[in-house]
Amino acid sequence: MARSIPTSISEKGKKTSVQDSFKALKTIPRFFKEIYRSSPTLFFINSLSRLFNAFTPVVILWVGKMIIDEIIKQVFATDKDFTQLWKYVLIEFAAAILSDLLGRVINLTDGLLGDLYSNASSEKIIRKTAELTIAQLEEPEFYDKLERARTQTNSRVDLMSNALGQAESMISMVSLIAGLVYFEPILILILIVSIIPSFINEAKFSSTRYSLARSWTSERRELDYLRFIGANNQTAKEIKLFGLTDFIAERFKNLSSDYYLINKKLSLRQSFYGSLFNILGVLSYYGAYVYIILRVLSGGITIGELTFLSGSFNRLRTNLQGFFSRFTRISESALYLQDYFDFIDLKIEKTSELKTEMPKIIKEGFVLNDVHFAYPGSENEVLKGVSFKMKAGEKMAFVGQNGAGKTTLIKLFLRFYEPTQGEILLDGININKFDVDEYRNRFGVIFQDFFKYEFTLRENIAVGNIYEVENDEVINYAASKSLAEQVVSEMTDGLEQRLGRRFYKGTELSGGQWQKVALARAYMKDADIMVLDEPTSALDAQAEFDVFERFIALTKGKTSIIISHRFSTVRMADRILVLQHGKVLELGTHQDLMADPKLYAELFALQAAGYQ
Ligand SMILES: Nc1ncnc2c1ncn2[C@@H]1O[C@H](COP(=O)(O)OP(=O)(O)OP(=O)(O)O)[C@@H](O)[C@H]1O
Repeated sequence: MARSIPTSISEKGKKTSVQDSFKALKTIPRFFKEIYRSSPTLFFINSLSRLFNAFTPVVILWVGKMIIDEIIKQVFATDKDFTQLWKYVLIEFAAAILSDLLGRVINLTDGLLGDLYSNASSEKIIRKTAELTIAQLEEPEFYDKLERARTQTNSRVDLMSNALGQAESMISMVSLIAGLVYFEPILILILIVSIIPSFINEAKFSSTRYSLARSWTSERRELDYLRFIGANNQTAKEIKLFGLTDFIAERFKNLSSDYYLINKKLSLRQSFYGSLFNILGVLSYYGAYVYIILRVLSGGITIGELTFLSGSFNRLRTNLQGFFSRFTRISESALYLQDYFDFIDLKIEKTSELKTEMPKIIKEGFVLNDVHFAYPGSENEVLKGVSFKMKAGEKMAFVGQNGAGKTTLIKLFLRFYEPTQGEILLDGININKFDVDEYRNRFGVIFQDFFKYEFTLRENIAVGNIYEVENDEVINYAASKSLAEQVVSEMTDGLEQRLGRRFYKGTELSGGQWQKVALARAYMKDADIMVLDEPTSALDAQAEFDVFERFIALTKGKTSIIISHRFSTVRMADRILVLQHGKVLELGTHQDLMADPKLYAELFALQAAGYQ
């Protein structure tokens, strides 16, 4: 199906105005504060160097004027003395060397500060993302915000050197202006008149460019995604096998060329108007130049002053142009900065202000009262009035066909989402009353879509309780319970083996090996409640049997939930909950359910028949 793609900014939401760009500038002080915090020493060295460097142009021009006037004086003098002349040459030489040195210090400290700041802001984004709820992260609007905050790191580094450069340029211009005002104040007027239209033009285009980039955030996200699936080793197998390259490349080409065309149109217009206004600037320079020449010819100023004035005027013009274009770049980047701060300042949903203490030992267990749930942004109720009790120490299995709502129920237990209606109680207290970290800390969990971290084997197990990453005893214990110890023994580097093929010396594991490693995470702490969501789907029959034998022995007296489509596993549970279309269809022991010819008995018989 053809995809409708927005071809203009106005077609896609709000357009950013020049005023918005100016408003965004108020984020700059906070930005400077953050840069300063990255390294006060570097910031201080950078600022001081820029301050000194700001005066070097006027000093060099002034000394140049003195040299020319001195040469002319000496040419016509009868009694020649060049001491003063050589002194001026020496001063100009020293100023040129100093300017070069300061320039290098500025570049160096800009780079270092930029790196530090960008690292610190990336870390902040990682930490902030962790604070957001799963529901927030799944909303496309949040995802776009995160994308803008994440991808504009370079723009923030540019903004830093531009903003610092702007301060330097301002000081430099004040010193040059002082010289012009002293000799010919009218030149300032010519200068300002010639530069203002160019500035307005730049400001207008920069806000339009930002609007464009912003309104295309989701498409750029899709482009990134296509780039990722089209060129990485995880998808390579399917892409080759199904011959998807053309499909993905075409999709990328269509989307990217739309963005390119609309960007190109804007760049051409910007370039056309920019050149037009620039001609105005050149005209003004030559107008001023002619004026200065006339002043010299009429004897109003010396030749040295001519070089000083024309030099100052030219420099000021370039400085002013730089100042204005930097200003528009700054206000454009400030809009992105605003996105970054907006993301960092996102309000975290607080479920309950007053936290109830978690019971030290779970006495009664969980009670679900008429729990309904629809995913945020979806009308479709995934759970439709689920009620049941799970006693402390009970082992329950959740069974049901694909999409019945088993994993969703687990997500509610773990408080990734809140029920849209109804409640989940633990020992009589609504689970949303507990501190969420303290509450989740009592669970040992493995999800069916567990993540394969391309870290070491040790770290992959320790993510279940990262504080114990160096504790060999705990890690080996967890590995032995999940059969991951077999995987460890097969690796040349043992626990220190890097997993995945992304990094040097990494090894890829088989699906079952990965599952054993992920399962070990659930054993990394002495959790009160174990949740295993299809923990053995990739294991061979013997491994599955061993894993469950160990699990049953280990979780004696512990509350646990297992989701599995394998009935040989499920039947080991104390009670089985059968979900169908988000409702409890059956609940009871294996024997109870087998005695009642409903879904469970039917599915069990179907699977058993398959083994005969
Ligand atoms: N993050 C989500 N946002 C919106 N809908 C979702 C989300 N996750 C799951 N769903 C929907 O919720 C329904 C129940 O999904 P759930 O993962 O709970 O099923 P399940 O019983 O665990 O299935 P399976 O046996 O296939 O793992 C499905 O219709 C699915 O499309």
